[in-house]
Amino acid sequence: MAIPCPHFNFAISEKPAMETLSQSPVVLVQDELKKIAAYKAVEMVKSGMVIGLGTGSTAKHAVDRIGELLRQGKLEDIIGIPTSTKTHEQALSLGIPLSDLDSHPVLDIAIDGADEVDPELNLVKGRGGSLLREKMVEGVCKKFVVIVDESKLVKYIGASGLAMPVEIVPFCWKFTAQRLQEFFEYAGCVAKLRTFASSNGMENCVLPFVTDNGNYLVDLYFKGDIGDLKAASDAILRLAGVVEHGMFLDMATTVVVAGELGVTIKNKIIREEILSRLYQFTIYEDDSPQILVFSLRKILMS
Ligand SMILES: O=C(CO)[C@H](O)[C@H](O)COP(=O)(O)O
Repeated sequence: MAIPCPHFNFAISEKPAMETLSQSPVVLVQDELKKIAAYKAVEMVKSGMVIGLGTGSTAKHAVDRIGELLRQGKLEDIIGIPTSTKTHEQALSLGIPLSDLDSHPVLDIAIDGADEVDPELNLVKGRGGSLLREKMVEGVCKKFVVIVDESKLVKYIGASGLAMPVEIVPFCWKFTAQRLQEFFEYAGCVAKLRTFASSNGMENCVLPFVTDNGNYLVDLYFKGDIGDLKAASDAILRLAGVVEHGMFLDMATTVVVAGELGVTIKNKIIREEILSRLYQFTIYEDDSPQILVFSLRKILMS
């Protein structure tokens, strides 16, 4: 009798892509790795697709590449949904036809960078300031491809010690920032309003960073592990004054990682997909563990 799969919620299949970069003694700088990851991801874009266009220095390479392929006639009939005003301007300048979620509520694919990627492909995003639109767009795509250089891989969310951004309304921002910091006290959290230095020629001042949506960002810095991510996410979103946070949990379907040793593609296979693939194999109740492991491996590598 064929039996269903054990209780997997997801699995990560990892395969090195064809290219191996390590043969050459040349040390690739971070931006070159970002470009390699971006170009690899754009290979997954096909004519006729509606594409979420990410924001940031890595996503910029992907948008440039899509524009280039469009110009060369290698891609046709695509529609881009930008995740920020900056990407909107870039895509317009490249002649990429654009639309929005009102007209295209479901996307075929989205390609975007990330600030952190954990082993389960959860992400921190938003150090570039566009997390809300990114989450709206990337939450409705059939395939969400994340492109990073290997420096973005972390053991757990927050482990880089760098910012985990939360978009908040400007009204009483100190109050909201304080509540966020208190909530994560157990992880040694420090909450800081994101600011930038401005000068009008006469004097220099420090102003709050304002998102495309007219909101502020509070960056959370953790000293330790915040633990249950889903619980943390729910708690943040329950605070009145919070608009959205930069943890993208269970959203990435593929992560393309470019490193000194080559490109690795990590795929998140959801439970239903594993089950449907398992049914392609006939597994018997008295199969040995070795046979089960062998079958599972084949599924995850396929
Ligand atoms: O989330 C983002 C912007 O809101 C970016 O994707 C993220 O900050 C990564 O940026 P970069 O590719 O420049 O390293």
